[in-house]
Amino acid sequence: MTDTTTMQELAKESRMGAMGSETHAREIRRIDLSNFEARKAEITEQLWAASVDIGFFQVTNHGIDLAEVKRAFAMTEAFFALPDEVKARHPLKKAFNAGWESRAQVRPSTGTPDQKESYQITRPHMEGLWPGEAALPDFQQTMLAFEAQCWQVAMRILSCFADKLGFGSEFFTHAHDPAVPAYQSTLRLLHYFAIPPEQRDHLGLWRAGAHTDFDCLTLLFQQAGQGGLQVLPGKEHEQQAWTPIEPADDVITCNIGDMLMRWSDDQLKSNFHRVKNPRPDEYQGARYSLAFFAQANRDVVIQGPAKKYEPITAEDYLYRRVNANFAKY
Ligand SMILES: O=C(O)CCC(=O)C(=O)O
Ligand SMILES: [Fe+2]
Repeated sequence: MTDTTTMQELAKESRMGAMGSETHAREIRRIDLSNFEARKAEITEQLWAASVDIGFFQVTNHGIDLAEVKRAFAMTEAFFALPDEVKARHPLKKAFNAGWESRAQVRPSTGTPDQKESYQITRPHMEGLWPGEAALPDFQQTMLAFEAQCWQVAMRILSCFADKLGFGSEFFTHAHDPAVPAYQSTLRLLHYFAIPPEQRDHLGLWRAGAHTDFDCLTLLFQQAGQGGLQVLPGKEHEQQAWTPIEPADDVITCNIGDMLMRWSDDQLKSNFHRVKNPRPDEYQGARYSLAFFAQANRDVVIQGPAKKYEPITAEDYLYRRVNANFAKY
């Protein structure tokens, strides 16, 4: 990406902070992944159709047991319940997207910090960042096992896109090899703070300001009753009519990120999304979510089949995007 393109993207993002309206007119498709190998051709068409259009879809029968998703959420709540002084011993290493931050992510769209804390797990860079068995038994092992399961699901979905792009089924699996130090896919645990009573009418703050993701593919796990995620397809961004994505415990909400949009010569759409603060009549409690970001290994060169953009390594690509998003660290 040229610097001009980066600046244009950021300028577009900075126009996205307004409240806008809500529309249910767009469909967030549900795609059944059961019997994946036998049904791959059909699943591929469904994934592709949803991704060239809205860039968001939900998958069912994805292969991760609900009990394991619930266990990952329980561990996430336990982690964030640790005192801030303890979490602060494991601060975010920005260059490696690993560790803990609180109210530190300022989106260009809003200029205010997201009302959240997050903890990022990026396998090769976790030294000194685990809370330890004494503080949180089984946390490390549970979250690493969950990360591996997310990786499996993400690679299945990406193999469908690889087929369509003419790259060969295993192309993205090699590009996201978890066994090497260049691996940079991340599992992000998110805790959006409960709204204090005095802030109920405060509409100027966002749990997560409008943004696109930097990665290839994001898998989002959300819990029923903890809504707030909204999407706005780029081609319709002038209207500012956002579509809510309803959480459900047994689906994974997936979205295309900027890296795969570039890799597909803009065929697959990375779209703006955000997490709004609840309205005064909505649930004011805490919201937890889990996001797995499949981002190609640092040394992998990104270029689409039609060579619309010049080649760039995944490392250079992410460096430019991450730096625009954090005020401190
Ligand atoms: O928590 C969510 O539902 C969305 C999180 C998100 O968009 C992100 O972390 O990039
Ligand atoms: Fe996101």
